[in-house]
Amino acid sequence: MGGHGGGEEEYLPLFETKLVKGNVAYKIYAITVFVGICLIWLYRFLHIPRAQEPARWAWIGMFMAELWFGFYWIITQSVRWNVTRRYPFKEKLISRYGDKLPAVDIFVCTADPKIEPPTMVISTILSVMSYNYPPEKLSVYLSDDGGSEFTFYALLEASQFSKQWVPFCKKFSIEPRSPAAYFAQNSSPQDTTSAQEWLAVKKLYEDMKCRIESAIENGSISKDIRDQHTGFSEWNSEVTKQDHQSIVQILIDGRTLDEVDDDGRQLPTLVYLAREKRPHCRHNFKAGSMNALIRVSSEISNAPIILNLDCDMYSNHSDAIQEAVCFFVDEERGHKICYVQYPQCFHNITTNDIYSNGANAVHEIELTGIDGFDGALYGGTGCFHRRESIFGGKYSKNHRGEMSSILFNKMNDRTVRELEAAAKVLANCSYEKDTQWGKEMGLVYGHPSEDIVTGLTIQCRGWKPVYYSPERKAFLGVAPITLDQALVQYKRWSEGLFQIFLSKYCPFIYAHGKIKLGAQMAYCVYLLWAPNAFPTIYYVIIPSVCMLHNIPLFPEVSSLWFLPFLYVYVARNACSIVEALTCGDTLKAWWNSQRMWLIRRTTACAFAFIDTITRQLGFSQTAFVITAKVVDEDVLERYQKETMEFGSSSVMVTIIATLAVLNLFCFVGGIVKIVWGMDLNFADHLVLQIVLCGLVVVLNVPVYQALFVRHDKGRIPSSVTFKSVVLASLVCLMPVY
Ligand SMILES: O=c1ccn([C@@H]2O[C@H](COP(=O)(O)OP(=O)(O)O[C@H]3O[C@H](CO)[C@@H](O)[C@H](O)[C@H]3O)[C@@H](O)[C@H]2O)c(=O)[nH]1
Ligand SMILES: [Mn+2]
Repeated sequence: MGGHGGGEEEYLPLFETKLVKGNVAYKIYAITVFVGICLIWLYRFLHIPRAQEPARWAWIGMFMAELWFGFYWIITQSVRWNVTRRYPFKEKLISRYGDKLPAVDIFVCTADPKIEPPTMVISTILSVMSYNYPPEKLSVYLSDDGGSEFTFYALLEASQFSKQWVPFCKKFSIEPRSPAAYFAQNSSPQDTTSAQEWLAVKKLYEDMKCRIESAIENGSISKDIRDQHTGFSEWNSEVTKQDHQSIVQILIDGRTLDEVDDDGRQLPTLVYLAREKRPHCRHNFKAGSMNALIRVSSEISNAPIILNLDCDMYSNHSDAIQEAVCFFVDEERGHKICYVQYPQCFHNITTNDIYSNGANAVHEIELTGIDGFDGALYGGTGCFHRRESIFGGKYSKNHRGEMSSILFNKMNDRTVRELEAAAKVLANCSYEKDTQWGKEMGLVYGHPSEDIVTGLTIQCRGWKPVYYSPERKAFLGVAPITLDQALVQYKRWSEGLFQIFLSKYCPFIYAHGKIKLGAQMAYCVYLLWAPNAFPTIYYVIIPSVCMLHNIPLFPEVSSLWFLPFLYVYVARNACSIVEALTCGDTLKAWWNSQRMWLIRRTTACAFAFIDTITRQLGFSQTAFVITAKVVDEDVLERYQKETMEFGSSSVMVTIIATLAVLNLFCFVGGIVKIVWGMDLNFADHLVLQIVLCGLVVVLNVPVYQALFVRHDKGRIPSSVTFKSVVLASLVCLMPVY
């Protein structure tokens, strides 16, 4: 405060942005690697075998693969060049804004009661209902694309239970506020009076869970329960997941004081939404559901800020809203900000993260690096949006200060029934016809990675996003726990991302002149996951097979050209180990991530590439395979022991097995040949190939175990073992040109 005598208040920012230390050292390192890459290219170029010489095409292939890897490496420098961090000051927010804080609408999306159990969904809902934020400013919306009355019933139960849960959370300041996560992590407190209360709430929670689960098990909802709420009348024998009218039910009306918690305080508004679904009408998956939520909420609460979450992502920090709001209401820079994205973290990651889901280095380095170029990605969940920018608005300087105190309850005096009726219309299939929804407004349609493309369009309308990774994780979700699921998810991502690259939204064209070049490049680090497949497949097949045939593809150890290969390889991996360790991974987790990197690129990325091309040619349509969030006990146990779960005879598993067996054959065969012939001179020429092939073999140890040693259900089926041995043998016999 104080000002300059004129009564003007001194400006104290509500958040800060800082460049991470070590930036110069990194840049020097990157330049040396770049020189190494150029030397490798030069070596390849100067040594291309002449027309009649052996292995000319194999050599040219190596050159192309290395050109791609080098080019991709250059692109990835964008996400390391400018790593910045954000620091919000929530104490200042409270003292400055008091009861003028903006209202927040929270969207939770679910799509299938079988693989996203309603009990999990309502734990997420309860966690966001109990934020440390004035409840009269919060409205929680559940979008149920499964259109399931079990989900509706679960939400109804949650609305009742919230009356005890919310005051309990606030009284004891507990974390996390998802009842499932909280009771799984904590035992009852020592002192007797609180212990009693604790046990009572736990019992209420468990009874509720039991009622929901038994209704699901019975496959129907009893008449007693149906009589509790008129909303059940929406479900009749004709309602199916793919075919039903819009359903909007306001379960808690936060405007009135009729619905209060056990301490007599107001509760957040709670709304159930199942948008209309018709077989002939495209529903556009999650993007469609988000757009329906944006419209329905604008009719009911119309908060200026929206938090969007997947149904498995519970709130792990009850102050997260306050921190996010700091960015939006900062007097100097807040009006430019469109969204605040939090990292997508998971609560079920094991110590050494076998499927490399944790992606700590991606969260702490790459995504903060993109933010350094004002290009933070929208990741689909754990993201706070400015309603205006996600709605389709362009940034303009004149918007300053509009955010502060929009309070819907003062403006909206319609009854609950009137609101529901008005909202239903907005959730109908026909509503979007001939509108800009899915194009210029809301989330963009037609891409399985609707989040990334939407983020890009928002930035191109002039807004600035923020990436914020707080010390205490703000949201925690469920990571896939079988290899199959992990790869299906990765395939959807790579496919969706590559599709963006090939569409009119390609950052180098669409975003040219609108966002920084560094940000355009950073987008491409992800958009180009899929094309990594082929150079990688080439690199794990050809050098190994050539080694078996005694054909050198790399310089010999005694040559000076050997050095750039050695340097680039060692420097790259050393850097990636340092990154992983500083971001909190174990060394073994880093090693596991290398295996997953190989598996993802040779399977998920390859399929993503092929499917994107066939889609582009019009042979197939966009799909969205939902990641399962439940598994059997058996599978869970193996996951906790960090044993890889193959367990299927899918094409992906066959490819993984074949590549592993092929390299084993080549490695053993190659070594035997060298030892047999005692030709050390030749060994000198093949050192790098032996090392490369040997590394692939060591990386694949868990695959060999699953092929030849294990007996559990997660092993690789013997039909696949057979196929992979035959295929690998055929490849070994293949002549090289
Ligand atoms: O038709 C659909 C399909 C999915 N969902 C919801 O979308 C969310 C994400 O689906 P999930 O199968 O869990 O995908 P993930 O791979 O975990 O999702 C990541 O990647 C998606 C894009 O591929 C983003 O939409 C997500 O926000 C992001 O978390 C879930 O809450 C689903 O209920 C719908 O609402 N409607
Ligand atoms: Mn998910």
